Amino acid sequence: MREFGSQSYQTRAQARSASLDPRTPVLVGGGQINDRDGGREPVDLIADAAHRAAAEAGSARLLELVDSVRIVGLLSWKYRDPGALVGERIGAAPRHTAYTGSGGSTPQVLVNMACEDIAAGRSDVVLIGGAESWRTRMKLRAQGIRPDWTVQDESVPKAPLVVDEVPMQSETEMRAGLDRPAYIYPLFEQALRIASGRSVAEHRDAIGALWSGFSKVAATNPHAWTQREYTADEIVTPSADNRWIVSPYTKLLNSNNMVEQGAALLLCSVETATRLGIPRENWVFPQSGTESHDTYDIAERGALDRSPAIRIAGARALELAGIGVDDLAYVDVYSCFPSAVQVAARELGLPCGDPGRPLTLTGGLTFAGGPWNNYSTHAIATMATRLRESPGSYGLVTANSGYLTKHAFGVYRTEPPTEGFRREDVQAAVDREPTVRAHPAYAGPATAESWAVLHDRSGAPERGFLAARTPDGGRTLASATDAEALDRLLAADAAGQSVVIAEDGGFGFA
Ligand SMILES: CC(=O)SCCNC(=O)CCNC(=O)[C@H](O)C(C)(C)COP(=O)(O)OP(=O)(O)OC[C@H]1O[C@@H](n2cnc3c(N)ncnc32)[C@H](O)[C@@H]1OP(=O)(O)O
Repeated sequence: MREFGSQSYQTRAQARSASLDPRTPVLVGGGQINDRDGGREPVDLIADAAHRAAAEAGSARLLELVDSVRIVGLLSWKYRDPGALVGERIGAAPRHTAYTGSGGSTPQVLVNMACEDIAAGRSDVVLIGGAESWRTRMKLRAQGIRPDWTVQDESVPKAPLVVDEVPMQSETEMRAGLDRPAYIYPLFEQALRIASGRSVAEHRDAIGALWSGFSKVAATNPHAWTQREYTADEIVTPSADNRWIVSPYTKLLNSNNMVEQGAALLLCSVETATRLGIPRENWVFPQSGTESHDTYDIAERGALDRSPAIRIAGARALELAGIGVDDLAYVDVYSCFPSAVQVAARELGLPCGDPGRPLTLTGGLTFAGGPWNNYSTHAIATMATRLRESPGSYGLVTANSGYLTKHAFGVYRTEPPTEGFRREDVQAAVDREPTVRAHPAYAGPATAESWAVLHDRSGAPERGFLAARTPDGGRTLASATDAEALDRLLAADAAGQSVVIAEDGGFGFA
């Protein structure tokens, strides 16, 4: 029986921290902002979140000592060096600033990098932050107004990009018009349904229940954009407020990017945390971090409902932390769409629907909010707060970029890792996993594998997307707008049916 939180546990923990390597990285504070009034630019939201992170750490001086500011790729506004602007706003003089390309896994990658840099003495106090003011930006854009936000002129050098942009436009995907997550994750969902053997109705009920559980968590998360519990029926039933986007997904099964949110994390060395008098109970130690990616072109994936990268990198993160999946008290699985959660949960060996261990700590990107690349900064901040309340427990954060493409994992705990923070890129192992041949220009007979239907704003079906297997065992992607193809995709279970793919990427049923 573990003694998490008990007196003897605390005493032993204190004794152990006396012999800690002073360069051990520790996450001392996280801060989150919901800017419901809107109108504020991203760097201001990040600076506010940084102040909250310092308050959570219990040290006002920490911000002055930030020597590296690393910003998650922003979509609402382009800055040349947002880290420099945040540095000014928090009264720091960072020696180093950095920026990332687009991708939802970047916050966890930035934590992994920061831990290595702190351990090696390259940095001492690192601020990681991100924010989106998307709602304001879109409202103003609709009125033809450009916001009066900070513009750094060309005399400001661009911050170095420390995490590359995830590729999201393969030739195969582009021919079918599959150019965004809202079009592609529904294809993964259909593949999950087919693999599970469920009927359309049974599967709809299952994803409704999963997402209703997420909304229940958001209802109690003070940082969630939508703090309301929805029933499974409300989520899966199309209505005026919950229109079809790409079936099988309604709006409430999509990530919600119409938010104004910022989040920041403060990491430093144990030496600095001790010198600043940051209370020991506020220290959360990243234990391990791993990264890897599945094929960039979804047409090359071995199966559309699987992710070898999640399986291998997730297992390795736990192994490096010296634990198994059953040792996790808390998990936050990246949740842009229900298919992302189901695939990751299966690969990690986490049951969906375990009331004792929900797969989200925040409520996920639909309900807590989906500020483009920055969701996981919120998740990590929430994880740290939760672990402080439950000393000794282990937590896992999973983060995802693109179309279940790039993945990053982090294990956290209030106790220091016995062998120090450990990071690993497991790409070589993932690259040995089976893939299939993508056919970007295939024309001829094929077999329907998975499909999804884009609806227009009135609720009418507009375009059907199809993943199809070619006779050589490869895969191609296609789309069609004619009524016959749309009716077939909506009315019947098209799995395994014969189709004919046209050179221009159209298709029809044979
Ligand atoms: C690795 C990854 O992270 S991949 C995920 C990346 N993120 C995405 O792809 C975002 C996907 N989501 C979207 O693009 C959008 O949410 C859409 C297209 C599904 C819907 O957006 P819109 O067309 O603007 O929605 P619509 O016009 O029907 O409704 C607008 C209202 O719904 C709200 N809303 C928009 N999207 C959502 C959503 N997904 N969930 C809940 N509410 C939403 C808006 O705030 C707005 O509310 P208001 O009237 O109170 O201001």
